[in-house]
Amino acid sequence: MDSIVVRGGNRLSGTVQISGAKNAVLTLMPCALLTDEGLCLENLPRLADVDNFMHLLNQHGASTMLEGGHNGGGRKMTVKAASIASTVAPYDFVRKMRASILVLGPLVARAGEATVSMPGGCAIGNRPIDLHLKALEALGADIELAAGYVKATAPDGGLKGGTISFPMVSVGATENALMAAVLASGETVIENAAREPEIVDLCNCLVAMGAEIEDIGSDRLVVHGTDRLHGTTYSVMPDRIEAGSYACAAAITGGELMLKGADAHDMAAILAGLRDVGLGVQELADGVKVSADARLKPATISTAPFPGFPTDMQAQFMSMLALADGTSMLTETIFENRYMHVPELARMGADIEVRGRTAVVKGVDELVGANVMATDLRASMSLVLAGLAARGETKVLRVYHLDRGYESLEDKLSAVGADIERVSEG
Ligand SMILES: CC(=O)N[C@H]1[C@@H](OP(=O)(O)OP(=O)(O)OC[C@H]2O[C@@H](n3ccc(=O)[nH]c3=O)[C@H](O)[C@@H]2O)O[C@H](CO)[C@@H](O)[C@@H]1O
Ligand SMILES: C=C(OP(=O)(O)O)C(=O)O
Repeated sequence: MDSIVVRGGNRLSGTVQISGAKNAVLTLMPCALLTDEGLCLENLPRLADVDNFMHLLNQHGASTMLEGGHNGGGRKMTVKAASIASTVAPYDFVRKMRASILVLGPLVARAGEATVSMPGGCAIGNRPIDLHLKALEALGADIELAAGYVKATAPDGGLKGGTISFPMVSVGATENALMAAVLASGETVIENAAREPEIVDLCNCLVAMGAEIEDIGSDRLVVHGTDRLHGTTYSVMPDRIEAGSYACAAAITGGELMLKGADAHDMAAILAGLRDVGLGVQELADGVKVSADARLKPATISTAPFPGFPTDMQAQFMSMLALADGTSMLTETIFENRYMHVPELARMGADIEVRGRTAVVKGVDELVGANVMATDLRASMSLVLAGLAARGETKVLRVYHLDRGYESLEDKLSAVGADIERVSEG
């Protein structure tokens, strides 16, 4: 199994090209199931999750064609689901990638039924799907749970528009609701919808496929269902979490990076957090430039649905604040267990105490390299970041988590001066 070895202490400087967003592409790919025409996704990131989703779509009967070179910008995929060969998303796919649940809405809308393995919990928390199911029920679907699978069946004549009122903000449930509602008959109102930029990307792609959605970007979406959607070509938005992660890399090494292609508009809460810790942030037409020239300042940050501070940046900020000049408070409100990186950072010399949902991070003067292991994607990135600043060598094990969400991580970091390599062991 591969690991990433980082020898810390190098100041990073240069340009990092930001890839297409993982959390957008994984909701754009299932849109292909909504039409018998081809959906071409440009700016496709090179990620293990994209490959896994491609295999899942193949399994449902879609053909997929990949084109283009190494860096996201030139890579694209055309998915064509001329017909649906299978409406079952088996356990083996879902266990590798939670986003598989996003085939539920499109399959039941297009084929009248879908049987999807229940995703279950994962390292960051419980992650139930009750809101996804309630949303489909509101459109008339009948839901059955059996043997670890959820089966959704549309009534005769297909799904019917309805009112979906979410008791809490859910990104995934809003995505499934949208993808089901676009092919339902009549009007659907989604209240308390998630407003994440990836939801806006999904809406824009659906509109490009012929869907009618009002008030995109708001927490109340109105969808006018249509009988048929068509193919289109759509470019995946830049990854705001990847960009934020590289900004933390600049901060933690006292460096300066141009995050080319990053969209400052989608990153307001992340950029505010970076400015709070003392990073210089310039919002430019072609990206965001960040520079650190003094010791980082402590901060108080709480995760929240968009436009709040994203849970997917909490672990990376924690590594940065572990070296700040004072005590920071980080509160995780989305997932109950998203602190798996804390004991690993402690092994590198960080002083962090978790009190309920809040981590109290006392800045230390230095971190020291160690062998570390993470159980999820952003936690893994937080350990790479800590390794970039630590004295000596850090070995991050279980690299497959990073490969799910960061395209060419070690290439991008070495190109801006990091001493980092991937090593394969048996
Ligand atoms: C609001 C939010 O920040 N969502 C994050 C969540 O999206 P993801 O779509 O995975 O999760 P949700 O947005 O659905 O979850 C938000 C909250 O709602 C709860 N919930 C969700 C669905 C459901 O049916 N029942 C239920 O109770 C979850 O346990 C969680 O506490 O993780 C992704 C991966 O880290 C992030 O990119 C998203 O930004
Ligand atoms: C946890 C994440 O993703 P996933 O929901 O795919 O596990 C993430 O993007 O940080």
